[in-house]
Amino acid sequence: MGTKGEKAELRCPRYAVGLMSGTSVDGIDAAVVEINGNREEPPGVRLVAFENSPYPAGVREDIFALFDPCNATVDRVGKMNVLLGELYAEAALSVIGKAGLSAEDVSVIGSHGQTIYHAPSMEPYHGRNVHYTVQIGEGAVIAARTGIPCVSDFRPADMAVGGQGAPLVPFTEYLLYREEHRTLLLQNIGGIGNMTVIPAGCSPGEVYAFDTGPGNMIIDGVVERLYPGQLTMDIGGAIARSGTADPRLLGRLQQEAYYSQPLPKSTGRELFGSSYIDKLLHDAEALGMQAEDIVATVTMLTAWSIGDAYRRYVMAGHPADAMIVGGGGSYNPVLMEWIRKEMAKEGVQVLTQEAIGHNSDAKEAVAFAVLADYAITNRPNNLPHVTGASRPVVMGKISY
Ligand SMILES: Nc1ncnc2c1ncn2[C@@H]1O[C@H](COP(=O)(O)OP(=O)(O)OP(=O)(O)O)[C@@H](O)[C@H]1O
Ligand SMILES: CC(=O)N[C@H]1[C@@H]2OC[C@@H](O2)[C@@H](O)[C@@H]1O[C@H](C)C(=O)O
Repeated sequence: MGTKGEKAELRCPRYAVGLMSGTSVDGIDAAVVEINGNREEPPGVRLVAFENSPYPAGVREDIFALFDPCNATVDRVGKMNVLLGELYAEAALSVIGKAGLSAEDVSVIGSHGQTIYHAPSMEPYHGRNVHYTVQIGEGAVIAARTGIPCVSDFRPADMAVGGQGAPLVPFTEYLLYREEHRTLLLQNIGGIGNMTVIPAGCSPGEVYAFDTGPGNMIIDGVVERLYPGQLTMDIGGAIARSGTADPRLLGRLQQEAYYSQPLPKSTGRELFGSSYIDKLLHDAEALGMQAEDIVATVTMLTAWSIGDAYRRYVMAGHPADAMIVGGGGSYNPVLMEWIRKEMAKEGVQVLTQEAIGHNSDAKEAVAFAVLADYAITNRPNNLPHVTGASRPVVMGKISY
């Protein structure tokens, strides 16, 4: 291990593990990547193994309970922090086995953790301005159980220098997707939707990215309420397909101020979580809407928000050649069809990650493996232009 500022050569190839548990809380994504490349050059990154482990029964519900600050008492957060550390360590060891490697072969684990609160806008507090974000999943536990150094809690370092602490994945998207002659939009549709713009032939400082708004969060939220105990998502978009979007409700939902908020911006469950769903269902009931029409309307809203974001923030400066969609939303064919219609209006072709040979589920886990590879070697890994940070910083806290 080099000391601060030392420009030691990096071992090639080296292996890193990335762990991600996203805002949908649908389990732990774990990836092993092989990394080639030294300090001075963009690394070559190859996915060696990927695994998704669903949370044990009851854990997902207990995580959801922590999204409500009134329920997130210090003891509950503290316990879940350690439990998730244990589960993440198990997921890491399992994917390392799947890759045919042992822990000694792996130089670092990068663990995003579980976001339970994200408050990127500055607020006055005791005479200071503060903004904050909370990801749990104890890195010290992951390091202790696996014997591998673990980098966790990435976002606070970016926020400490004025950034939004999100989105972070564009850093690796730039490294892995940039093309000389095509401007690409990478649209992730997880719980939240986020778009990365990679202009043709760009340098890192020209990449920008932001959260477009809800990804599957509203769709999942209304489906769970309308079909309690039966469904947690609109599998294959079957419900939306059987309904019709209602222009009255759609028009109201499009008024949400987040859509026109200037960049940089990021959002989360604090805005589009359970109180938002309460209000939406109340309005839908007042309009006498059927369940399938509500699901169709929020699916349409999600597709619209992506097209609207492109028109509002991107199209004039960087007309895109293609949009590549990843994340769980790419498995909803109705959502995909409506996004294709939105983007066709602007002449942008829509593809999936799979269509261009990538693994859509693994993308964020791969990103945290690469971000950890930078952190453990003391190299800056944020994109200030994306997050709004005042300067490059090394994000992530290291547990040896
Ligand atoms: N077959 C399917 N049909 C419809 N929707 C699906 C399907 N598979 C996954 N999804 C949607 O994708 C969601 C999970 O997406 P993903 O795993 O990308 O989210 P995440 O990584 O937790 O979120 P984020 O990127 O915001 O942190 C599910 O909650 C569901 O809404
Ligand atoms: C605070 C937080 O967890 N934000 C997530 C969330 O999920 C998608 C979108 O909102 C993105 O901003 C971010 O995650 C990805 C991994 C990112 O930072 O790029």
